[in-house]
Amino acid sequence: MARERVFRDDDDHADENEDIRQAGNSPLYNYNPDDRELDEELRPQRLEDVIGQRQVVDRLKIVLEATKKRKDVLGHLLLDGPPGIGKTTLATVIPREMGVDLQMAAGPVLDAPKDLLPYLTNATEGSVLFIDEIHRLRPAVEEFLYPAMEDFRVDIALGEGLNARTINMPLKRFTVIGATTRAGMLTAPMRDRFVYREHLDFYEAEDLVEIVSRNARKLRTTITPEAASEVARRSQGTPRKANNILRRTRDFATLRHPQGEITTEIAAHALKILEIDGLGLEKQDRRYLQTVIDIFSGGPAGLNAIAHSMSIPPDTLEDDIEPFLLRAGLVQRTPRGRVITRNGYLHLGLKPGPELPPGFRGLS
Ligand SMILES: Nc1ncnc2c1ncn2[C@@H]1O[C@H](COP(=O)(O)OP(=O)(O)OP(=O)(O)O)[C@@H](O)[C@H]1O
Ligand SMILES: [Mg+2]
Repeated sequence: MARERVFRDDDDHADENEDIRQAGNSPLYNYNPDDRELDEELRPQRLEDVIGQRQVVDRLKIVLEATKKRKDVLGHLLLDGPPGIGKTTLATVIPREMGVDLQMAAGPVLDAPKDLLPYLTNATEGSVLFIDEIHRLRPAVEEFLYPAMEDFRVDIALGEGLNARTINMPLKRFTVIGATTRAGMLTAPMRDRFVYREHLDFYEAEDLVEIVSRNARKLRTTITPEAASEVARRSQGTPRKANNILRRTRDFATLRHPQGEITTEIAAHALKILEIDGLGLEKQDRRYLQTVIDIFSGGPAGLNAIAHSMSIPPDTLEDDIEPFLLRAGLVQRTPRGRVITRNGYLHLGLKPGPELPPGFRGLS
C-alpha cells in the first residue's frame, strides 16, 4: 500500500532531517505541560458549551440525535484541523452527550497491533475510542484497525510456520473518533473508513471574544469587553492561544490592577511582553519569515531546508507555524517551496522582494 508519508518538498537533507523529524513525532513536543493543564481546566464539557464552529456542531447534533433515536452506534468520525482548535474537545464532548464510555489513545504511542488490542477488547457497546494524531499510526497498527472499524472483529495471528493460524475475534460495536492536523497524510483506506468527516477551521473573532469572556469567568477574573476583543484579535483564530494569552494577562492584572481586572492597557502590556504582535504572530512565527527572507532570499524554499535553518522539526513548522502564516497571506506554498509574500515583507517592516514570475502558480 502506498503511504503518503513523505515530505512534499524535495530536499537534499532527507537523512539528516530524520532525527529532527523523529523529535517532532513526540506528541508532547512543543506542547507546554502548563498548556495541557489549562486545556483540561477550560475544556467545554457539553456540546452547548462549545462556542463557534456552528455548522460542524449543528451537523454533529443531528447525527447524535438520530443515532440515539435509532439506539444505534455512532458511525466513525474524523476531525481534522490545526492544533488547539477543538478536536480533542469535541471528541470528549460527544461520548458525554451520548452517555457512553470514552477511551483515549494516540497514533504515535501505538507501536504494534498488540498495543491497540486492549483498547479494542475493552470497548463496550457504543463506546468511543478516540485516536489522536491518527495520521501517525504505524502501517501494521492501521491495518489491524481496518477490520475492527469495518466489521467489529480482529484477526489475531497465533503460532509460526506450519502451525500458524489466525483466529478471528469479535468485538463490541464501537466508534472511532480520529483527530488529525494533517488530513492529507491519512491513507485512502483509513480515510474511507470514516462515515463522518468534519474539518475545524480557525475561529471568527466574535467566537473567540466569547471564549475569552467565558473563560475569564471560569478563571475567576474580569476582563473588559475591549480587552477581550484585543486578546481574541491576537490569538491567531485559535482557542488554545486565546486561553494562554488570557491566563498570562490575568497574571499581569493581578499584579497591576487594584481589582485584578484585565483592562485594554494591561492586555496590551502583557501582549508586548509576550512578544505577540498586532497580527497575533509570536516570535517563532516572525523568525520563520525572517529566516526565509535572510537565508533563502524570500523563497522558494523547501520545508526541510527552512526547518534545518531554524533547528525546528519540519512537522512542527508545518503543523504549528505555517497554517496561520498561510491563512494570513504572509507565506505562500508553491510547487517549488515556500515563498514570503509582499505582505509578509511588509509585516516585518521590510521592502518586498521581487514579484513572482508571471504564471508562477501557488498551491494554497
Ligand atoms: N469550540 C470551543 N469552544 C470553547 N473552547 C474551546 C473550543 N475549542 C477549543 N477550545 C479550548 O481550546 C483548548 C484546546 O482545544 P483542543 O484541545 O480541543 O484542541 P485540539 O484541536 O485537540 O488541538 P491539538 O491538535 O493540539 O490536539 C480546549 O481545552 C478549550 O479550552
Ligand atoms: Mg487534541
